[in-house]
Amino acid sequence: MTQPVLEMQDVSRIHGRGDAAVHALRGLDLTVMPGEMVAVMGPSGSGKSTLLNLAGGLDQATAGRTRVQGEELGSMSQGALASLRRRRVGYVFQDYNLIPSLTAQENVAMPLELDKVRSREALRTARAVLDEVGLEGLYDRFPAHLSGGQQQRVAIARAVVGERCLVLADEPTGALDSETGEQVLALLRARCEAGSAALLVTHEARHAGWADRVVFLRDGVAVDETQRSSPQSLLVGRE
Ligand SMILES: Nc1ncnc2c1ncn2[C@@H]1O[C@H](COP(=O)(O)OP(=O)(O)OP(=O)(O)O)[C@@H](O)[C@H]1O
Repeated sequence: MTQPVLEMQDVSRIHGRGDAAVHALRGLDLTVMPGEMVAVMGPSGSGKSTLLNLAGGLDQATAGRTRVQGEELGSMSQGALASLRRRRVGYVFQDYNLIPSLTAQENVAMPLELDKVRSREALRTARAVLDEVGLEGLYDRFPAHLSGGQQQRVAIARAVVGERCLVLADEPTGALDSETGEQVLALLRARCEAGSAALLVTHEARHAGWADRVVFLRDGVAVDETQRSSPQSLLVGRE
């Protein structure tokens, strides 16, 4: 039986205490299989970023279990969690988060080098991934000399380099024009076709149309899931 990439069971996250407590997620269940792309939608403050942070081990749940490739994050040491974030989970953010003083290939090679891969080999691997995302020839450009779409491609290359099984993308197209945004989503989709899984936070139903499923959050609760086979249902009654 194929193992899920991500399994969240009855996961809750409360920020703060007492009167100031905010229930960011309440009893969330979510399973993502290899190859699946799942979109997460919902109003501002509904818990989308909290969900991504918990799935990637950047934040800890107040209750419930989160497993990545069968390993429960709550019982991992800090060192094991850091290793999981370097090797198995990749992040793509709206504002790219590239290091300005590193070239495109150095940015992509960084997670490998942190993981003690030798520099030459890390750079070779980085160039191969940059080729995959259509940036051949731009290896030595600094982020300031790349367009927004190119920077986001570098960020995607960095998020998938190595053996990553799960890509977490928080509004990765937010700063891009619509055509470039679609290209970025096509890249994420291609990574999923190649066997990774992705969780994509988006406000746009059109972008969620790239996903196999859509999870709608409201006040920290998953209120609906829509299959890709009926993309119109995303638009009817939701817009
Ligand atoms: N560190 C924190 N401390 C206190 N409250 C927090 C913290 N992080 C998030 N929250 C609260 O938890 C709730 C969910 O936040 P979250 O950022 O997950 O929502 P979101 O759906 O991603 O919102 P947006 O679309 O605006 O980014 C919100 O009410 C938010 O104010």
